[in-house]
Amino acid sequence: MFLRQLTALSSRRARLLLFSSAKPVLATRLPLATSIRFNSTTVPQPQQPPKKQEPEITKVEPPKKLEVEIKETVAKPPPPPPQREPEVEIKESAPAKKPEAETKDNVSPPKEPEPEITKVDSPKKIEVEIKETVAKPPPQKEPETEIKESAPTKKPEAETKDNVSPQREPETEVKESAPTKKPESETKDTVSPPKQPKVETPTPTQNTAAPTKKSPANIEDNVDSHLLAPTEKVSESNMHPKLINAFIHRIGSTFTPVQKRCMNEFNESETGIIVRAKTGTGKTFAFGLPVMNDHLNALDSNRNLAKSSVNTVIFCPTRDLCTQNQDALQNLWQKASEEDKERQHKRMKRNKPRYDYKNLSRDVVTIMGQTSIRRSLSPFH
Ligand SMILES: Nc1ncnc2c1ncn2[C@@H]1O[C@H](COP(=O)(O)OP(=O)(O)OP(=O)(O)O)[C@@H](O)[C@H]1O
Repeated sequence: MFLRQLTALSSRRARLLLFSSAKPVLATRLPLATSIRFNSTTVPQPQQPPKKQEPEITKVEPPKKLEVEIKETVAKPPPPPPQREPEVEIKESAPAKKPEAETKDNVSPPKEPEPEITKVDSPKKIEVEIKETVAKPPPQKEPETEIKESAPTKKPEAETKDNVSPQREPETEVKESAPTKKPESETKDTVSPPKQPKVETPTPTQNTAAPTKKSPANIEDNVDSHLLAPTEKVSESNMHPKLINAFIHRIGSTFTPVQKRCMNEFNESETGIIVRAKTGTGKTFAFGLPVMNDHLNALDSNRNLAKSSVNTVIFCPTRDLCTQNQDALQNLWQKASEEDKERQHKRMKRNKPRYDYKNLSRDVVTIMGQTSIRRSLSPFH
């Protein structure tokens, strides 16, 4: 009996080994060994071992179930495709019904026509607008030219200058009559722009001494006459007395409009000013006078401080303009600081120089872009 059971078990074991894989085999061997021991002790119960063997079979079954489950899980993905198919159908049907943006892959056919329509509409509108804008300017320019041409005929206040010769003839007449009336005549020879309401040109008509390169005659050739009219006497200004005397002696007795206006704006402004004026209108002294005035006042209050610090830095775009400004400012400043130089001479004779005469004579220093800065700033060292 025992041998028969063993053979039966061994045959089942062999079946189990045959049907089971490597890992489940190890798990099945142990229960078989235990069952054999029990059988050896309790021989009269031959039916129990088959019951114990049943769980072994059940153990083998679970892997099958797992396999089935796995198959089911693998088989589940196919159902989604059927779900997608109806989506596709809905998508296909959706465009036919309405363009509600529910689909993504197949929406292209309905969406494509929409942007095309918008794109087509926009360029058409732009083209129309461009055509309209292009068509507008010509009528605007024409009336302007007409106004310019008609302006001299209407009024003798010849504002334009570069226009046709018939227009210049009345202008010349106005210019000749203007001096008899007042400096209201605005145009003279070469002013091209029609509008120049701002006071920006100088009045070197009464220049007593203009040591710089430009002469009053040259200024009058390039500047409107009313802008050249004297606006304020230098002697009546609030500038430093030394500067007033120097300006009257070296430059003139009246300010140009630019100079007068810049003097006021320069003193009142805390952020700075930007001035635009034609050539020869006196811009150099327009900013030079306020600077020198402040420097002279600083010298009166604290000479050592004014001497040891750089008061103003002037940037010029060209070398020629730099030399012109330096010559003009130096010429005026030498005269304005002349009295101080005499005092210095006296102090130097007494061997008590407080500040150098040479330095003061070169307070207006020119620094070119290609020259040594240390050499140019030597007077300040
Ligand atoms: N108030 C004034 N009275 C008489 N002459 C003046 C006066 N101001 C300047 N000038 C003279 O007018 C000439 C031109 O002046 P300035 O060089 O300052 O003009 P500008 O506007 O700076 O010219 P640019 O734009 O060429 O530099 C100079 O010879 C100068 O001496």
